[in-house]
Amino acid sequence: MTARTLYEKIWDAHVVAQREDGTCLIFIDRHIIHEVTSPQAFEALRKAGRKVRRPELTLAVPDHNLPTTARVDAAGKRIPIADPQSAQQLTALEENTREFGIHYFGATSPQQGIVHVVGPEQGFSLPGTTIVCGDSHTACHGGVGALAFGIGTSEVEHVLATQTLQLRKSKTMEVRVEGDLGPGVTAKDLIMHIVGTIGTAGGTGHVIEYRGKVFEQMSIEARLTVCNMSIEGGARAGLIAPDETTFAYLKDRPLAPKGAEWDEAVAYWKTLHTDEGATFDKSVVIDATLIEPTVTWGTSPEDTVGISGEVPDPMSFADPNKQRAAQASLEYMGLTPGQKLAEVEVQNIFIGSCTNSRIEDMRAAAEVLRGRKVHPNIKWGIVVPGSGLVKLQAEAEGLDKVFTEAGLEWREPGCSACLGMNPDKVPPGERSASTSNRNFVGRQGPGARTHLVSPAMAAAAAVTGRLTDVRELAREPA
Ligand SMILES: CC(C)[C@H](C(=O)O)[C@@H](O)C(=O)O
Ligand code: SF4
Repeated sequence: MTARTLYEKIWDAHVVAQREDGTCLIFIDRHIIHEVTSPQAFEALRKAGRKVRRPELTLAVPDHNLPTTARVDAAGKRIPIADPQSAQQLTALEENTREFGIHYFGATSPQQGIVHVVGPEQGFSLPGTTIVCGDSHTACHGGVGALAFGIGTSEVEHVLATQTLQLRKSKTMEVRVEGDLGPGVTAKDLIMHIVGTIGTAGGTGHVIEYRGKVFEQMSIEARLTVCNMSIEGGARAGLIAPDETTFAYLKDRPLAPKGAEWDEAVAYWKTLHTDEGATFDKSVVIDATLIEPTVTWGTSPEDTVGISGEVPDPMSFADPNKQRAAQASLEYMGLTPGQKLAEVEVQNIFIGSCTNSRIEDMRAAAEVLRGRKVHPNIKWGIVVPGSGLVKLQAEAEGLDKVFTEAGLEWREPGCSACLGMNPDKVPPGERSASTSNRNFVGRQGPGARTHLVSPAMAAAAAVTGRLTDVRELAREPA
């Protein structure tokens, strides 16, 4: 049998039908929905008098529009959502899931959280499955070895109605990382560096498989962070082969298989790796030892630089389009070429988003903040756990106290300041150190200036009031 890549194995296992032009019908194992991209899909089903084909394969959870302030009052009553459009979308999700019989974690459920945090956490996202969601960061679930990608609202409707999707096979791309990451350099720094290296179009038309010892040694949460930003590198999806770490992470999760089914699943999952001799359409090699804690300077996730670096001169780029884009970025960001990144002051801190809001992220930020205070430069800083369960775990470890004693706010789970769709916004002209994944113009609010960083780097910026190399704040071992 010919040697196949991990992507090809998962793809082949899901093809229901193939047309002569190469278009395929793919079976979808798991569908996750949130309030923003599902209402029209349900409306269309209702109009056509159709049902959801396999309701048990869809999981619904609100995250984008939900405010992250208290959701119930002292008497335990639900606090209404002020923004009428958000309130309407949230009610629609609640009603649609009830009407169509879909499992729903509501706003006050401890299982509520960001779709991409909830899926793996519940064991809904499994190795070798196809997972879709009307959301571009669905690639995140590739961290457990799932083929996961974002789809549009009309495709959400198609999946609800048929549990299949019409697709063309992607090309394969390998991002091979060699060597080890240095101290203070995290999965977030690595993926930002990768996106900076390949560019936002580097993965276009491809599914990336991340390969190398670095990934084998990574926790699942770190792998989720890496795969999450595959879309910022233009890829359709990102994958890391499942291994013993994956199985240990998933075992006994509420929606993971149990008993004999578990054993059978693991036996299958063990076959899910790229075969010796399989070839990729594209291959990129990254030297991990060269990566510093990384920050962005511009308005594209590819605008990355090590923290010891400087804001680049737009003219230093060979491509005239990139020169113009960099020029516009620097104007928007209020930065000048040659400026040291470590001298850039920030006023806002956001620790959260589907990239960095799991318990290990909370711990990494708390580690830096423990016993320290937020700098007077910081006007607003929030820590937003990715799910109610992350929140409970963090509180059990006393991390919430570390954050609040330092001077940051501790919030309810949701997308929050990752994008300006809810009340959490960075004010115009102000700068944030943010653990999210996009630094687009206006992403965190109109006129907001975003610098993407890791949780430890966001915590370091909170302490010093400027972008800071977290390694300078490293403590002596106790
Ligand atoms: C609102 C939603 C459709 C959007 C996405 O697709 O990614 C959001 O999650 C984002 O991160 O920009
Ligand atoms: S946290 Fe941000 S990136 Fe992730 S799904 Fe929500 S809005 Fe999109």
